[in-house]
Order: sequence, then C-alpha cells, then structure tokens
Amino acid sequence: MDVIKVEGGHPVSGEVRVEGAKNSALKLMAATIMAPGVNTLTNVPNISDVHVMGKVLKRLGATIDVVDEHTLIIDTTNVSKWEAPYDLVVKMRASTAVLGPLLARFGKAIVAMPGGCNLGARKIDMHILGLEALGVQFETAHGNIHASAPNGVIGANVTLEFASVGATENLIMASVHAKGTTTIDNAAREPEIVDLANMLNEMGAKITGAGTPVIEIEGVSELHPVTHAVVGDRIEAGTFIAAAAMTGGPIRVTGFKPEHLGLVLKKYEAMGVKIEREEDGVTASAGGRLKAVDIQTLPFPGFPTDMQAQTMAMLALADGQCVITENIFENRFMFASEIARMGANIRIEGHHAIVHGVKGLSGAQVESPDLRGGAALVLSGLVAEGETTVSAIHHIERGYEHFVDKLCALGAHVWRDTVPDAADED
Ligand SMILES: CC(=O)N[C@H]1[C@@H](OP(=O)(O)OP(=O)(O)OC[C@H]2O[C@@H](n3ccc(=O)[nH]c3=O)[C@H](O)[C@@H]2O)O[C@H](CO)[C@@H](O)[C@@H]1O
Ligand SMILES: C=C(OP(=O)(O)O)C(=O)O
Repeated sequence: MDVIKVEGGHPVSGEVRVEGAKNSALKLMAATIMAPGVNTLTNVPNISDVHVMGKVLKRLGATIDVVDEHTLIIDTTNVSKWEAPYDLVVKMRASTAVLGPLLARFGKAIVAMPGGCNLGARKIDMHILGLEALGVQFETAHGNIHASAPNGVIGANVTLEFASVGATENLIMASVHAKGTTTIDNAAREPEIVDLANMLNEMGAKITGAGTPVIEIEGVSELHPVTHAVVGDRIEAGTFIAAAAMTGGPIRVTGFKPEHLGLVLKKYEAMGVKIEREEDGVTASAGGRLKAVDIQTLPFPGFPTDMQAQTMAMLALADGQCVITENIFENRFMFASEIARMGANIRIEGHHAIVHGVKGLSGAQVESPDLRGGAALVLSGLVAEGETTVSAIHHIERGYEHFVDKLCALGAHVWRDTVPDAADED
C-alpha cells in the first residue's frame, strides 16, 4: 500500500503557490452542463476529486480535453443523459452538484443517494426541500433520487434551515433558468459560492447577492460557454500556513486571497503566528511555542471546518489548554485519536475537543481518517521526533496536488513509499 513517510525535525521554509480550490472547481465543472458548448476552466487543481467529476461529466455525454495540468476544455454540447450513477457518487459526494445543473438543462435528474461518509451522515434533505419549493418533485427508488420539474423550475423564496454550501449551490444552479425570480435566504457565503455565481453571471445568468446571506436569481432562458479561472484554494493555503506555524517557517504562500482566510489568520495571530499579508498571499512564521486559543467551526466567515484538523495539530503542541468546537460535521474528530498515537493529549466530549498542549510529538504509524486529517498528520510528522508513516493517503490525494513535492521543495524530508499491507501478510 502507498504511504507518506516523514522524517521530523528538518527546517521548512520558502515559497509555495496553491492551486485552484477543489470546492470551487468541482461545482464550476458541474455548472458547464448549463452552458452547452466549449467551456474552458483554468487554474483547475490536478487532484483525484476533479478526475471523478470529469468522469461524471463524460458519462453524461461531455468531452473533456486536458490542455495542460491545470486547464480543462469541457464541451457540453452533446450532454444527453441526466444520471449521476452510484459508482461515481460513492467515490465523491460532491457528484451531487450535478443535480441543479441537470434540472436546469433537462428539467430532470437522477442522482444516486450519496449516503454518509467518514465525517457523518451528510444528508441532502435541505437540497431537496429547497428544490421542492421551486416546483421540483422527488421520488427515491433503488438507491436513486429521481428529480423532475414537470412544469419547469419556478422561482420562489427559499429559506435554508442552515447555511449549507451544497444546498446553496444546487439551488443557485437549478434556478438559473427558472420562470421568475428565486430568493435564497440564509444562503452560504463561502468564497467558492461567489466564484460559482461569478462564472454563471459571465455565462449570462442574473445572480446578485452571492457572498451575502440573501442571494437573488432572476431566471434567464440560456447561458453561453465561457473561459473562467478557478479561485485560489484557501484551505490548501491554510494548510501550508499551519506548516509554517508548526515548523517556524517562514513560508510565503501565494495564489489565494488572504481575506478568504480572515478568521483563520486572526486566530493564528492570537496564537503567536506572524502573518504578513499581501494581495495574493501571506508570509507566515513563528518563533517558539504557540499559545493555546479556543476555536469553533462555523459557516463562512466563521472558522472553516476544513481547517479544523490542521489547527488541532498546531494546538496539540501549544502552551496551555484550549477547546475546539466542531459545529459543522458530527464526526470530524477522528484525527484526534490518530495524533494521540504520536503523543498528543486530546479528550473528546461530544462536539468539543479539549486539547492539552504537549511539548513534543513522536513519529508513529498513523492512518489518514479523511482528507484534512490526513494532511494534518503529515504536518504533525514534520515536527515529530523520528519517522512518521501516514497510510490511507488516497484521502489526501482527493484535495492536495503534489503535496509531497511541495513540502519537499520547502525543505521537508517527506516521501511516498510502498509498504506491505499488514492484511496481505496474514
Ligand atoms: C465539495 C465541497 O464543497 N465540500 C465542502 C462543502 O460540503 P457540503 O456542501 O457537503 O457541506 P454543507 O455546508 O452542505 O454541510 C454542512 C452540514 O449540514 C449538513 N447538511 C447539509 C445539507 C443537507 O441537505 N442536510 C444536512 O444535514 C451536513 O451533513 C453537514 O453536517 O461545505 C463544507 C462546509 O463548509 C466543507 O467542509 C466541504 O469541504
Ligand atoms: C470535507 C471536505 O470535502 P468533501 O465535501 O469533498 O468531502 C474537505 O474538502 O475538507
């Protein structure tokens, strides 16, 4: 099995450029379904989730030309199917992002029920309730959700119970061609939603308010293909900033907007991390032990859940005790038990993690519990004494392009290796 090995204790500094955001690229790819023709996406990250979304689009009838590592030409002229099948949805939950675009283009869609994942149940009831308000009817059979809008999608006011990123995106996309105007209240405000609305507006949509809690979409009859650059990945950036905070750095991280990490940077400064902001990135460094600071995850502009594990790794070594509260996913503390194998002292009580900072970590064999937890284990390995082996690295590859190479370029001693799978030896 493939693993990432890390030898701790080497200086880590220099410059790294982040890729386009996974959480935007996937939705932008899905949105090309609504603009029949040749669309070009640039700054697309070369990660496994993007490959899966490529497969979803191809199954629907699109063709994709990979011009270079970060540029995709997606021709959606001949999209003629409206089904996102189980084998792909099960690989990547974000495949459900085609629901809105398929409804907009065909007035119908079949999407396999996504089921839970290692972060929790991850239901799509809010997507369904919102779309029902727009006149979409749902039936479930044989593990598939069948959606249809027999009278077309009809503009309406929708108030989301929670500012769900995925529900906001599906509602925006489904209502682009709706009759009349749709208002989404309590909409998610993440930068990736703004990126999606910007691209749709470039295609000819009429969306206002993206990035605020109230988004208004005036239905238009058609969209035209465009060329669009994916917004920089604030979470990849945050991960390298956490690496600088743990190792001392300095690391200059470019390719993203510092305001997209507003609260993360403020919290890191409160911990003692020095952050120098520029238009397109930051330089992060730290001298000595970080201070313990409480964190709670919330929808944007709150502290992102996708930075929780990396921040827990920082706090595991900080001076003092603090509480991390996870408000988004019910099961996002699995990283805690893995970093405990390296000597961290973390107690979980419901959706709170009580972190007692320790003076050092020791390298160990650990398993990525999920995407960000896996990255956080590699960061922990950078400062642990001895060697750390991180398994289940397919999680990391879902969202980080060339993670090992980028860390090596910063001076870290990190490499991929293949080790015998214990299960195969029995
Ligand atoms: C591909 C992508 O963009 N993924 C991001 C997206 O996920 P995703 O779009 O799935 O996240 P949501 O904001 O929708 O989910 C937030 C919470 O609401 C729950 N929920 C959501 C919808 C619903 O219909 N019912 C329901 O109960 C989810 O289970 C979760 O507990 O936003 C999350 C929150 O910022 C990020 O961590 C993910 O990285
Ligand atoms: C939870 C994440 O992604 P997904 O929604 O694709 O699982 C993430 O990016 O950290």
